[in-house]
Amino acid sequence: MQECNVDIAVIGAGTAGLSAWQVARQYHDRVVLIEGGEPGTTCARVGCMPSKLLIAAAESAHQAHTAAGFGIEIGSIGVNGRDVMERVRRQRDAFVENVLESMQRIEPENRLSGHARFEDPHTLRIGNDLRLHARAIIIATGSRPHSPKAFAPAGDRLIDSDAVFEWDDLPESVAVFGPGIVGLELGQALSRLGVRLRMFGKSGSLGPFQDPALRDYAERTFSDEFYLDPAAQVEAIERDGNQVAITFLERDSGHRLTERFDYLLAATGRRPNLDRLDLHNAGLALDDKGVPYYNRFTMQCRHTDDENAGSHIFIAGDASQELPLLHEANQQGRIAGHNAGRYPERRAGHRSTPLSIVFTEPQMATVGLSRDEAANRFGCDNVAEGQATFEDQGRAVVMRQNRGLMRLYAEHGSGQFLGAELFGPQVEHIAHLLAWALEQKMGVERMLEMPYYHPVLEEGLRSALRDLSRALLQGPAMTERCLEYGPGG
Ligand SMILES: Cc1cc2nc3c(=O)[nH]c(=O)nc-3n(C[C@H](O)[C@H](O)[C@H](O)COP(=O)(O)OP(=O)(O)OC[C@H]3O[C@@H](n4cnc5c(N)ncnc54)[C@H](O)[C@@H]3O)c2cc1C
Ligand SMILES: NC(=O)c1ccc[n+]([C@@H]2O[C@H](COP(=O)([O-])OP(=O)(O)OC[C@H]3O[C@@H](n4cnc5c(N)ncnc54)[C@H](O)[C@@H]3O)[C@@H](O)[C@H]2O)c1
Repeated sequence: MQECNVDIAVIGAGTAGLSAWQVARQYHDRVVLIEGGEPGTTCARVGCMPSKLLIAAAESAHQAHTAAGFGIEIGSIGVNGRDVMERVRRQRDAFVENVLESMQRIEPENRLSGHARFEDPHTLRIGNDLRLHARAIIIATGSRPHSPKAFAPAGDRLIDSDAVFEWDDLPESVAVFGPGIVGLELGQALSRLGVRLRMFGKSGSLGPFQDPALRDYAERTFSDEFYLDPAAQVEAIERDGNQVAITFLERDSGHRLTERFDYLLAATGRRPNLDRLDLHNAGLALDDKGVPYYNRFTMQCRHTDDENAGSHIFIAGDASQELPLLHEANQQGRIAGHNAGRYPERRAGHRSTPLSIVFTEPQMATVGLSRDEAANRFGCDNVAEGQATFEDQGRAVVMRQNRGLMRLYAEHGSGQFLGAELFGPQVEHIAHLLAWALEQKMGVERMLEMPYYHPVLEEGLRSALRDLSRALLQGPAMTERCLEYGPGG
């Protein structure tokens, strides 16, 4: 067994691990990055990037199919599944290659391949041949798809999101289980590319929305496009030849149907890769799901023996299960990298405003506090709500994308903006404006003083802010939008 002493060990070469490594390396020479699976990051290989490539192809098909609404005749439209998947994989490989090239710049002695697990709080076993002693350790092991045991009868027709991006061709049909973020993004894209699709949920939840008004609006909108039952009654999942047969009660009719699909796509959530780390040897306090307790501003884990004592072990990215998003993995990785580098000294890092965007069409986004979080923090009576739809919003009408709703929350008295849930065309941009406003701790009145061009989708935001200002008793309701702001403003 080879033994080796290093300053810092980073477990996992994903987005969190790479950013942690880069920062920690500024403090010490021996900072090793350990990757036990396929290098290239979840984001580039099987996450953000390939999913957006598939969605981009679907948007293109959708635009062609709906061009007649503008008086544009396109004739017959074909989707060549092989070409679609070939582009997804080719561009995906290019993104992965970029990551691998960056990793080549890490000194070879600071790069290790092999699965890491704890032997004691300072010792990691890498594969079978190497024992590594580290002064500080960063856990950045990411997450993996999780599916319930009930799906097992589907056999090799049961797939997860990772497998979708390996397809050579588009299948004829897919049953998507889980109308969460992955399920909605991939499900809508597949449907727009001509795949026969049904989407089944369990608890009634839909994507990231917590505000019932947004959830219901989104449910109605997606249901116009593909079969969606967020609280489905599925009675049986069976293998039938090369297909999977699903017996369920049809949403509106209540009829019992058995339908066959090429695949069952499980999009039922992800679990942190913590279960094969032998964390019981790491001396950490763990919650009931086996995730270490940690301080979200230092990313420092807690010792078992003293609840208040910080350990030399830090955590970052999906492994922490806090907000499994790319920019969070990056930010958490940087904070963990700095504090592992400085250990035992620590500093609180900046955690930015929560921001999540789902690349469906219409897009879904959440910013800052949800309605319930705001009510819990400030009390129900102290939270004002404002809203606006995109149905008659000028620019959205122009683009034939006039579906959606925005709901904004603010604190009575101070007029402080607190958070929002958005469903509408390209709300990724409005979501950023709102997140930046929250970072600046802006009040609703100040947000209304910002410039609004015409005709843009952001004018819809102004309408929602005006409604919020009215609810805060800070300003009058908007009654004559055209007179005040111009047509469609
Ligand atoms: C389909 C899909 C679409 C997504 N789209 C978006 C999006 O549009 N925007 C967004 O912000 N986020 C998106 N995400 C989420 C985003 O991809 C993740 O939050 C992010 O990639 C997590 O990075 P990470 O560094 O924590 O984990 P990873 O990139 O998964 O890195 C963890 C690494 O640790 C390695 N590892 C695990 N255990 C060990 C061990 N014991 N020893 C050694 N190595 C180990 C793994 O092999 C892996 O390489 C998407 C996710 C999915 C699945
Ligand atoms: N655009 C983005 O930023 C983006 C895109 C994809 C993924 N992600 C990240 O990945 C994470 C994981 O996404 P996800 O969609 O896998 O998880 P999720 O938690 O968002 O959704 C899981 C869904 O599956 C449902 N479900 C659970 N068990 C079920 C069952 N037995 N049958 C039917 N439905 C069931 C849940 O009710 C929920 O709606 C997200 O939280 C997000 O942070 C982000």
